[in-house]
Amino acid sequence: MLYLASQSPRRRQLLEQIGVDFRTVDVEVPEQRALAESPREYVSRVAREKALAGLAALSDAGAVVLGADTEVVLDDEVFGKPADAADAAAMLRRLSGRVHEVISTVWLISHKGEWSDTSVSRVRMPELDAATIKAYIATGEAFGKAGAYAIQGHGAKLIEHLDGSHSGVMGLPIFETARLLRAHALITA
Ligand SMILES: Cc1cn([C@H]2C[C@H](O)[C@@H](COP(=O)(O)OP(=O)(O)OP(=O)(O)O)O2)c(=O)[nH]c1=O
Repeated sequence: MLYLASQSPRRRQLLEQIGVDFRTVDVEVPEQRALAESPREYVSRVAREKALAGLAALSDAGAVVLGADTEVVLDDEVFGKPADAADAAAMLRRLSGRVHEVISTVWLISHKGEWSDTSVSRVRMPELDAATIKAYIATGEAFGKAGAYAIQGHGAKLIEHLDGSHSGVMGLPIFETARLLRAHALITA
């Protein structure tokens, strides 16, 4: 049985989108980048820890657990979920007029082995003035999202160009996830 180790409604929705049969398992993993860790190493470690925590929480010997993590990266700095409105505004001011990366890593872990894949997208935002940032934060959707925006919502208005994976930015890169699931016979096509 496939389990998604996530509380994120987006990840559930993206996995449902490709018709995969799965259950969810709740995990709580601290998200704190270590000093020596590159952004990619950090995202991968957190995604792997989520999958491992999911596997440890299950008593199903045949469980295969999918864990994912998504972070926004600008100038080697990782932007996670904003703590409050001031933090969200500060993130959007930094992202304004710049190109940033969105890194999404997925791990598939069972008692037989572990496999992963990563999607890196480049996202360009136009110059955002204070009124635009204020209005966006008032939509409420900045909270709980890495980098304080949601490509799947009003945040799409803030994206001038995307070079990469829309589903990856949303939290679960469908192409890479499907390829992993297929390689391990969890889906057939
Ligand atoms: C950039 C961006 C991020 N996000 C979301 C995806 C992730 O849910 C979230 C980043 O936080 P994550 O720590 O990757 O995930 P999560 O805490 O929401 O869920 P869980 O750990 O239980 O799996 O930001 C969007 O929904 N849209 C976007 O455009």
